[in-house]
This record gives sequence, C-alpha cells and structure tokens, in this order.
Amino acid sequence: MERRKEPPPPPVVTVGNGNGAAKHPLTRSPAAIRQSYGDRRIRLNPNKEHQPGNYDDLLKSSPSEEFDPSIFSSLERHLTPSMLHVPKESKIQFMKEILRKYLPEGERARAQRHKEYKHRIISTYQPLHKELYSIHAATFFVPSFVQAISDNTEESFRNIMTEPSPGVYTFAMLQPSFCELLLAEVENFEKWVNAAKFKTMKPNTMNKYGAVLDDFGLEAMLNKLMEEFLCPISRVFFPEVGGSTLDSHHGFVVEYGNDKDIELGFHVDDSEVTLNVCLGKQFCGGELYFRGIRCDKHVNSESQPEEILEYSHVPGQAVVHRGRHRHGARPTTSGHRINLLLWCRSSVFREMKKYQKDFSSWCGECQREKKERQIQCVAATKLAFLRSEGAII
Ligand SMILES: O=C(O)CCC(=O)C(=O)O
Ligand SMILES: [Fe+2]
Repeated sequence: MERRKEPPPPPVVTVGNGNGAAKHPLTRSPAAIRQSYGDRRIRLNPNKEHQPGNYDDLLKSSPSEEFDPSIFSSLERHLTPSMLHVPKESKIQFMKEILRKYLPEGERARAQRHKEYKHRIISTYQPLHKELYSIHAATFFVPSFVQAISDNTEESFRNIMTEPSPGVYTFAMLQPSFCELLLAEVENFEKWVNAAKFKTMKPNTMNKYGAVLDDFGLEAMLNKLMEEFLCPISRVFFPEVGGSTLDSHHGFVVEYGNDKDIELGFHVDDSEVTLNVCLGKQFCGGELYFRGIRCDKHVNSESQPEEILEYSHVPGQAVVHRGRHRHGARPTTSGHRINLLLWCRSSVFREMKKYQKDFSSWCGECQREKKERQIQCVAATKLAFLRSEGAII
C-alpha cells in the first residue's frame, strides 16, 4: 500500500552577480534589526485600529517571493507599538523571521523552489483557452450541479448523487464542452513542454503521465472550485476529516493508455477529500476499485465485504471520496483515459491529527475494533452480574 505524495521540485540555481556571491536583498541582519528595535514580541490580539500597509510591491520586485503579501498586512496588526514605527524593510524582516518559524527549513526551501519553478512556467507558457483560468459555473458545470450547490442543503446534494458504497459519492458535474477545452489546454501545455525541452514534475509519486494543472496557471481557478463547489459538499459528507476546513489543494490530470500509464496500484491519497472527474476521451477498462477507509495504523488491514466497490468512469461524472479511502484503478485496456484530480487538504485537520490516537469517527478498522471492545465489555459485565447473583460459578 503506497501513500501518494507530490514529487519534490527540481533544484534551482541561484543567480549570482558574477563575483561568486549571490545577490540578496537583505540590507541589515535580523539580529541588527532586533538590536535597534528591541521588542521582539507580537500582540496576541490584533490592533484593529491600526491600518496596515500594503505589501503587494514585494511581488513586483520578486515574483516568487517566499510569502504572500497579504500575510504581512494581517501580521502587521499584531506588531507591538514600537515595531509599528520602524521602516517597512525592517518590519518585513522581522515578520519574515516570525513566519519562518512555522515551517521547517527543508520544507520552506522546497516550497520556495516550487514557487520559482511555477514562475518559470507561467512567465513563458501561453494559455490556449484563457476562459478556463477563472471559474464560470454555467459553462463549466451541468445545471443540476449548479442548482444543488446554490441550494446548498444535504437534500439538494443527495438529489443529484448516488452513494454506491458508504463514503463514495458520484454525480454528473462537468459539461462536455468544458472537458474538451481542458483536454485541449493540457495537450497544448504538453506540446509547449516538449518544444521548450522543459523538465516538468510528474503529477504525483505513482502516475508518470499527466500534468500538474496548478503549475501552469490553473491554481486560482482550482482553488475557487474547491472553496465554492467542493467545500459545501465535503462540509456535509466528510466533517470528521476536515471537510469543512479545506484550505489547500493539489490539482492535476492523469493519463492512461497503451503508451501511457496502464493502471494505478492500490493506495491512499495525500488528501483529506479527493475529487476525481473523468474528462474522456474514449477508453475501455480503467475502473476504480475501493476497499474501505483506514488510518495509518490500519492501512494494510483486511476489507469487509460491504467495503468492496468497483466503479466505471463516465466522462463528466465526478467521484468524491475521503483521501484515506483505499483505492486503485484497473488497467485501461484500450483507448485513452484522462482524469482530473483535486486532492483537497485541511491544515487544521492535519495539525489536530498529530495529537489523536483514536480515528473511529472515520477509520473502518478503528470502528470495528471499538465495537468489538464494547461487545466484550458488555459480555464481561453480564458475566460478573450473573456470578454475583450466584446464577453461575
Ligand atoms: O485513475 C484514476 O481514476 C484514479 C486516480 C487516483 O486515484 C489518484 O490520482 O489519486
Ligand atoms: Fe487516488
């Protein structure tokens, strides 16, 4: 059983200024700033009266800036009065020092390399269908799906869905014309990659064929898709795995066929909630198989008969499931199959999970073990009672 992850981005070179030293915008060391401005604390509660500055110029001078400018504006409200009056450059350095503590060095370097990698693509790649890069519900989605999201009730979702096995939901989602445009955009991107001899990242650690949509400009559109069209559903059906607090995603397409990946082994996704929609084209095989939801400890445990499901992909049709729902894809025996995947994550859920041991609210095996313990406990209590009554020795 594999846990699938995004592959690490390729290393990038630091552009130096010719004398062996890399250029660096930092003018004074953080220690020097601290020395002159003394107070390193931040306020627990924001100063709502303070009107924070704008940091968008950071992105203009360095497009792959480590942190989003909006985070500086938000954090500025937490600065102590003495820090509010220091030059902007010093404020930035101070806030960066705080923010950097939140991510281990290696992860930060990885995120920075990925940002630079994306910037290299987006600054050169010319999109084919610009209309794909921002959401337009009426042209992207089928009317029944748009209506269900706008009604936003469990009943409206259940009306358009089937649940062929507990925790797996399927429904008609994408318009055929949208699927065609997206397929053409992916093809155009792949052509550009080949012509430019650009080395791109694989969609994930198991699929070799496909493309990461986030990396060539579709990230904002997919984020909106997650926030406005998937969160309402996962809030209702997957609350116990962070379905109401999804806050990041990995969006990609996977491709199967004779000269591509043939099948996909048994795995769990690096996501809390996964959206998988078939885009086409024509193919035989490629069925998804599901085998129950499991936590890390029970990921290799046996499946129960009611957890077994085989699902055949239909273009435009979405499948939504927990990332921890064990699954795989059967061989695509002929034709060409391309699916859109959105792995949605919740940082809150991941943080809380570190402190938990019992996952019986979603892991099938934790649930089974808990029931078993309860049955044994009731039996032991009964036995003790009967003994105390002298009914048995
Ligand atoms: O090929 C498929 O439909 C399955 C893809 C999948 O499970 C994944 O990418 O996580
Ligand atoms: Fe998967």
